[in-house]
Amino acid sequence: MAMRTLVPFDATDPKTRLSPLFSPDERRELAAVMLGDVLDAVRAAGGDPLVVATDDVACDAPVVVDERALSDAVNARLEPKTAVVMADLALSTPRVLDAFFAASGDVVLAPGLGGGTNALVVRDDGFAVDYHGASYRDHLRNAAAAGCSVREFDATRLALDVDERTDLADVLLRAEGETPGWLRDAGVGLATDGGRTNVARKR
Ligand SMILES: Nc1nc2c(ncn2[C@@H]2O[C@H](COP(=O)(O)OP(=O)(O)OP(=O)(O)O)[C@@H](O)[C@H]2O)c(=O)[nH]1
Ligand SMILES: C[C@H](OP(=O)(O)O)C(=O)O
Repeated sequence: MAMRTLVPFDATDPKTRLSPLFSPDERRELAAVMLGDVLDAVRAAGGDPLVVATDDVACDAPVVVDERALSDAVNARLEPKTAVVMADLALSTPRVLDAFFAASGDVVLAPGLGGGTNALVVRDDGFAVDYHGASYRDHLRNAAAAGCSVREFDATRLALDVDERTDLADVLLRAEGETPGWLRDAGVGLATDGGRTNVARKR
């Protein structure tokens, strides 16, 4: 049985935290390339993706445009059993998503490194999402309040979402030596600034 999977996508002005590195058009292109990779991984893991986007986007999956805020757009479609996988999980693989979809629990939560909720599975109609801020903590609270059993699914390959410049360094460091094409083409490479591994862009 395929796992119905919502993939929220900001097609309008995505990845604003990467503005120091990329122009608005480049951020849209970067977001779209990562979306494509996530959709491939979701399908290979047995997911049936539906992109829930702020505006039309060309991608290899059905798209529904919903201009509401993220949480409202997701809650409007969260009937059990449904997964939600964010479009910027650049390290996600079919293997980790297969294990994630198979994890049991009324609510399965994959934490993001910065306190967000990078992916979830809902099997109980009493649960609602509440994204942004420290949403992972909010989702644990929402699940408890709804009397849902919770499985915390902590996996590096789901915990990294590309928000900040340093997240790109983590992608490069874990890309098994092969720089992802979208980063190579943009001239982005590893750099060290004061001991913290970061990225720089060869203009
Ligand atoms: N449908 C929809 N998706 C959204 C919205 N805001 C963010 N997303 C998506 O939800 C996921 C996580 O959001 P963020 O990490 O905040 O992504 P972002 O908005 O592109 O990044 P920033 O502009 O840096 O906050 C990403 O895949 C976004 O594309 C929204 O308002 N509506
Ligand atoms: C959508 C949001 O993503 P973040 O802004 O934390 O990357 C969240 O996970 O609650």
